[in-house]
Amino acid sequence: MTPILTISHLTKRFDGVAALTDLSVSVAAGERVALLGHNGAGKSTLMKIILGLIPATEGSVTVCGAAPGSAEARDQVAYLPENAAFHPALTGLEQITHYLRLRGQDPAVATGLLDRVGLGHAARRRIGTYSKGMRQRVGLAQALIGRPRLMVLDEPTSGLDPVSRRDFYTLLDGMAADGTAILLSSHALTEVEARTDRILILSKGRLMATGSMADLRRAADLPVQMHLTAINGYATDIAAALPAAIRTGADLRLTCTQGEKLDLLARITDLRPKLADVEIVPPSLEDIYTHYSKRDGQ
Ligand SMILES: Nc1ncnc2c1ncn2[C@@H]1O[C@H](COP(=O)(O)OP(=O)(O)OP(=O)(O)O)[C@@H](O)[C@H]1O
Repeated sequence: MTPILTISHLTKRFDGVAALTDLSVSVAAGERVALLGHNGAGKSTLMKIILGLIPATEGSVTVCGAAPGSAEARDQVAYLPENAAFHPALTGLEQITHYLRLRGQDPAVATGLLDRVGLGHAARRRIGTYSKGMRQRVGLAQALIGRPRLMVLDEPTSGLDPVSRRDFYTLLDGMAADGTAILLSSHALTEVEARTDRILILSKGRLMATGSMADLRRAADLPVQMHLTAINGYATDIAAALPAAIRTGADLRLTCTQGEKLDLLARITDLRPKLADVEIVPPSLEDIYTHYSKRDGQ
């Protein structure tokens, strides 16, 4: 399958200082990709290059086979900035109608777009009266214009409440299912862990890791934790059978490598009559992110 976005050996320097160095990555149709990185890692710079707002210093980027910023690429790409600003005196309907006209599209589809982002009920209210979550939805309605094949979203859920975040990702899931490629930056690790297919970790402009959560977990090879709860009166027996465990009352905690996990589980299974519960806690995306950032001295 031809990727929607292809980035090959991309380097960007500002006055001799590298913001991105030798970055190569591609995003396929229907893929939801999260871009993670500390402040100044190069996320916005990468987005600006993809959108054609600033040129690359070296390397190449193509959007649906076209150069970023070209008329063909602009037709296929939608962008949602972190804090989308709209005219407070316009209603949601007027704002989206205006954008449709600017894009040469039928203004009559505005109502359908606002319905799709859950703003149908407030379409005729002034944007100045909208909450932050509602304004983000206007931004998303704007980004849906023209059925883009690539959506670039800069921290799209910052400042949204948990329900609005969930609704937002549900909408993105629907778009991805229809074949739109999604590239979003975020500092909210837990939510991207659950709602994206692939994660890119940038550090000081370099790509430190890429893959699904499972790929990154395997590659980072971080320890797994096991939390055991003893049946009343058996904690001492379990602690004796598992000397590496740290005991607090009836609770015991163990840490092992990925390679030791199955053997340790077999030993825990032998203790079944004395155990009330066992929980296996794999490394979170936050652990993985910290691991890759530390490797780069962050
Ligand atoms: N126009 C510019 N001129 C000079 N340096 C710049 C310019 N734009 C970005 N930089 C530098 O490039 C590096 C990457 O910045 P960028 O804004 O892409 O980071 P980011 O990952 O988006 O950070 P944040 O999470 O804070 O938004 C930083 O060191 C920044 O200071």
